[in-house]
Amino acid sequence: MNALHASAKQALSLMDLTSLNDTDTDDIITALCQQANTPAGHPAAVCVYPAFIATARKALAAAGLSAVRVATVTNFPDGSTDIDRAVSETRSAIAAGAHEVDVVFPYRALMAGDSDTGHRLVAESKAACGDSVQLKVIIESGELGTPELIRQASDIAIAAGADFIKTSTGKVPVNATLDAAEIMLTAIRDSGKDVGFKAAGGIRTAGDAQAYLQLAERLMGADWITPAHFRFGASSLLNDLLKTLGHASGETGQGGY
Ligand SMILES: O=C[C@H](O)COP(=O)(O)O
Repeated sequence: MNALHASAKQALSLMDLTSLNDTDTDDIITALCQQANTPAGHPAAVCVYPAFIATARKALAAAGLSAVRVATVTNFPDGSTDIDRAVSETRSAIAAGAHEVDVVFPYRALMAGDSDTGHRLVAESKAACGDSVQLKVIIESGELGTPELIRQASDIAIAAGADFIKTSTGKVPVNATLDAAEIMLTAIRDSGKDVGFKAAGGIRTAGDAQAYLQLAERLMGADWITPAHFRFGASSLLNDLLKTLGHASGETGQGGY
């Protein structure tokens, strides 16, 4: 197995197979869940809008993929400062059956000098999740822009109880970058806490994924890189991974969303 092949296989197992489009329908999400059943194994999770949590749970069960977790998004994609909204969306998502909640950090407030709202929003969202639901905090690194703000948002999210910190919504001009990933992974390492990292937005090829895996291995060690600690959020990575692994491109029918 060459190195790219090994990375592709690993990346598939670490992927949150994502569809977060305004045009999503039950049929589209059912098809997404069917695509999770690949000849090279299955992703860690699917990530869908709250309206499709029940659809995803049902479609995954029907495909024999109950091990694939269902993630959703809250306070998305704007990262408002409305803590009650973030908490109530999180509670509703859990009631609908989400295993994981990706909440957008109020990054604009942090950029304006308000670090307290972000801390409270994460802490209260995590309290709503309890121990059984994982909270991933999207810091929107491409909008934060500077290394200092990316580090500060990471530190706040970790201190407030995030289970993962995640780069991006995928809805802004700059999404995951290796530079942001390095800052965020370093914040996790420095915290000494059991917190994971999710690179999301714009990751489309096995080569892209490999670069993040190499970075994580250098900073955290190879053993750290499991679905409990590392995810790729991606809507159009699966085909290239399967192609790299020797399965015909388009076999999943994925693409176009
Ligand atoms: O959380 C995942 C992102 O929304 C996916 O972004 P992408 O469509 O660029 O892969």
